[in-house]
Amino acid sequence: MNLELVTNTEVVHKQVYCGHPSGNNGENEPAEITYPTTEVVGHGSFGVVFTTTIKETDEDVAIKKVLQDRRFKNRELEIMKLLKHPNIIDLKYYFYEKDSHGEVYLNLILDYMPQSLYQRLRHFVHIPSAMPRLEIKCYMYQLFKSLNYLHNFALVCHRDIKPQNLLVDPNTCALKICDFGSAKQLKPTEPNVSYICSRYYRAPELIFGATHYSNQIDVWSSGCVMAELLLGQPMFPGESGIDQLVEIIKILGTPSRQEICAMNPNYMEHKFPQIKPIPLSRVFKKEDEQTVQFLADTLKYDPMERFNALQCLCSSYFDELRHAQGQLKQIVDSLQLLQFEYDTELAHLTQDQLEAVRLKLQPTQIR
Ligand SMILES: Nc1ncnc2c1ncn2[C@@H]1O[C@H](COP(=O)(O)OP(=O)(O)OP(=O)(O)O)[C@@H](O)[C@H]1O
Repeated sequence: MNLELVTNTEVVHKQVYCGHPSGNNGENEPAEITYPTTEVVGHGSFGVVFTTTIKETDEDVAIKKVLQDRRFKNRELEIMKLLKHPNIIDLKYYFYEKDSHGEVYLNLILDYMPQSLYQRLRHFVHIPSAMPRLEIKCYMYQLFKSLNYLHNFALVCHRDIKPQNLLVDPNTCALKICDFGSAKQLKPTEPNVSYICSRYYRAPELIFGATHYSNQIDVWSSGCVMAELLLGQPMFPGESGIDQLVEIIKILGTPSRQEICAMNPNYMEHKFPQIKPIPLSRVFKKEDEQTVQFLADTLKYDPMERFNALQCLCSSYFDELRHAQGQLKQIVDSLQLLQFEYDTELAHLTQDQLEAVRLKLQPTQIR
């Protein structure tokens, strides 16, 4: 994404729809808003994003404008209408507009966040210094909180988790996932494309060509993001689709026959040079045992062995947040990290699981 400054300060009035249906009829109510067409714009592969302030509410927003194919519903819009979580960019409004050639554009009006995690990491690499370990922990916790909601309540797989799609506010340590342009509700019986997700973050089952993969691909990508924040550079910087697998094998070793089968039971070619794994404690020499163990739990070949989002939240890697004191406690409280909404975050658990999870996730709130 290239950033450039727009100098035009015209004010526009728009008839829009609210981002979420109100009432029982499932309809998105119309509304009227006014905003100046100013500020910074960015170019993504699917359209442009610019930021402005809605006059009526004084809210800072980002407007993502994408070309709308009239033949199809826009999946990003349909998914964003469903999502409401503190760690997911909220769809406030949307509207359509036509250009002079008759092309239709969809505009998504979203919560504004000051920067991406990619930009935040570049800031530290440039200084040069390491990103503070507690800041990384706060971001990773919020990432897994949003994935737990996405995977277990909305039943949506993001399919493009990467630092560019994680927006942060370094002043508060808040993180929100954005860009649902690749997201999909995966159905166990239906195949999905395996050429999805940005290369460095692509789960090995996708590289093995699986079409019946699960939400666990987002956990792999998240493990890669965390590794990158710790290392200051991508952990598996593959130069091509197949080289991506080579980069993974160089560290995790050659997957066993059983692991290949768990990634893609239809994969026929089982001849790989036998490479021994490098212990992650050697790759992450300066990190403590809990951090290294957490990375090992998220970067597993077998998607079923890999921790799911809720198991990640329960990891002892995050205990420091649960037992925080002083300034860290203020951050934990203001971001409401230990608050879980039963209906949208825990309702998929059995009673026994719920008790165990609550004991782990909310140790200070249960007497
Ligand atoms: N809500 C937001 N607040 C601030 N910046 C945003 C917001 N949404 C998007 N951006 C910026 O615009 C960039 C592109 O947004 P997004 O990823 O949704 O578009 P895209 O066209 O799918 O881009 P890409 O080709 O990079 O995938 C983000 O990486 C971020 O820098």
